[in-house]
Amino acid sequence: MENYKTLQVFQKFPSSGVFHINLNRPSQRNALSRDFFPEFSIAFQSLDQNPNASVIVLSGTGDHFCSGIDIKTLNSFANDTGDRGRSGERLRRDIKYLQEAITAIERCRKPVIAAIKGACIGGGIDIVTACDIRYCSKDAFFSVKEVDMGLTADLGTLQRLPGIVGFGNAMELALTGRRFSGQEAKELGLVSRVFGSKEELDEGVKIIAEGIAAKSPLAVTGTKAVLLRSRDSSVEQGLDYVATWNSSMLVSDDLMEAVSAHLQKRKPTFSKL
Ligand SMILES: CC/C=C\C=C\CC(=O)SCCNC(=O)CCNC(=O)[C@H](O)C(C)(C)COP(=O)(O)OP(=O)(O)OC[C@H]1O[C@@H](n2cnc3c(N)ncnc32)[C@H](O)[C@@H]1OP(=O)(O)O
Repeated sequence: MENYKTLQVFQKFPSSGVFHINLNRPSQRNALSRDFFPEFSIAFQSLDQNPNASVIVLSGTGDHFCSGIDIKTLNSFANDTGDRGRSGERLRRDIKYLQEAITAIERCRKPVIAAIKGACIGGGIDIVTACDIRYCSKDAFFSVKEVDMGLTADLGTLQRLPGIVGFGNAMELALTGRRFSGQEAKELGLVSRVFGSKEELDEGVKIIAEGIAAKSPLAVTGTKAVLLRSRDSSVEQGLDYVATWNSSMLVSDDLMEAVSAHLQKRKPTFSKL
């Protein structure tokens, strides 16, 4: 496993198929430093390629999920080359590089579950909206904070949040920057469930993650890929995509194993992807 400065990547229970990525700067409330972005990309690429990893749980060390971009690094984005056009072009590339790090979550074929406690602010929302499933504990609170920092959010929130909570709700949250609770996040559909405590969140997410990890890796990977593709295309294009996908991957050992297990009234066992 790589040595990271800003992350912890580990398995709590070897052989469960569940890997954990923790944002790991608790003294700074897991603020996203410059080092974070390349490390985050590498962590997801490496688990994508790791056959032992079936599901990834993304969380934060300490009491908070993420306090957003490291405010102390914000002035590093002002890179005056002396020419306004060149400075702008360089900054554009810089922003796209940061965007790619967040999109690494979607590029990873394995499902990613965000387990959110405490603060999930600014860049934290960019991250969780790229995740496949979101759960939080009762103490969690959220804010699309960029507008209060004089920023237009640019790492994915404005693109992904409307599809999750609806256009009007996304507009309201992003224009006001207001803090909202885990309960409201549930009502908006940003999280699927609110757990009563951090301990219950950890236990509940463990059970859900292990449940997904025990399913057919081909079916799980296909479901993520097809849903993401369908989100970004018309129904007709989505149906066409899944027909092509399944024409090459429907008939598999996993299908045969699932059918046999059903007939024999036993749990199926699938090989790794
Ligand atoms: C190109 C641009 C790309 C992306 C842009 C994204 C935009 C954003 O992310 S906007 C959001 C920015 N974040 C914030 O406004 C949140 C600021 N933090 C807080 O509100 C609070 O710290 C808290 C998360 C609610 C937690 O409160 P508490 O538990 O009371 O801790 P504190 O005493 O406030 O902080 C402890 C320690 O952490 C440092 N810190 C907290 N957040 C950040 C941050 N975002 N960046 C840098 N440092 C942060 C804080 O300064 C304290 O440090 P000390 O050295 O101990 O003083």
